Amino acid sequence: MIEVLVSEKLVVRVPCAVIEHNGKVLAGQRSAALSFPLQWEFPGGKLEKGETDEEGLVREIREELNVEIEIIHKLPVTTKDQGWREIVLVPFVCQLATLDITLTEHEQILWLDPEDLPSLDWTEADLSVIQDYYDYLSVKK
Ligand SMILES: Nc1nc2c([nH]c(=O)n2[C@@H]2O[C@H](COP(=O)(O)OP(=O)(O)OP(=O)(O)O)[C@@H](O)[C@H]2O)c(=O)[nH]1
Repeated sequence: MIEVLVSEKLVVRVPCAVIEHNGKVLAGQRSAALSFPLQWEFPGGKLEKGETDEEGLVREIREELNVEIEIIHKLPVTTKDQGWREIVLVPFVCQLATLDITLTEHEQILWLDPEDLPSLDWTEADLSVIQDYYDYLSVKK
């Protein structure tokens, strides 16, 4: 008899922030020492036990950028199969509630006009996030 082992894939929920300020959007470059080195992402990270998406995002942004954010709008969830696990990216449009950013993890950040976002080398899942952000902006107008 042939046995088929169906393994369950690890599903990792990652809230991330599309941070707007003065008409620009913040892009973060991943550290050279992390997975997907030097690619661009929206800051955020994996949830800790018992956290909601919003709580985890506020904590991650505090840890990574040392600022407080106000969450404005939830964008559609995007999934990314990384082989051994599935990333469930949960993006939120946010604004800064405090201004002085100090980087603790990212190589650098850039503030870009929304239309210039695609010029960077984003992690794959973020291309859908950018499209969903454009859809959000077009409805808002
Ligand atoms: N924060 C963030 N993570 C993203 C984005 N897009 C995307 O695929 N990811 C993936 O989601 C995971 C988030 O992990 P993390 O930020 O908590 O920490 P990490 O890079 O050390 O994680 P890892 O080493 O497990 O990959 C990473 O694998 C990252 O590549 C994004 O826009 N923002």
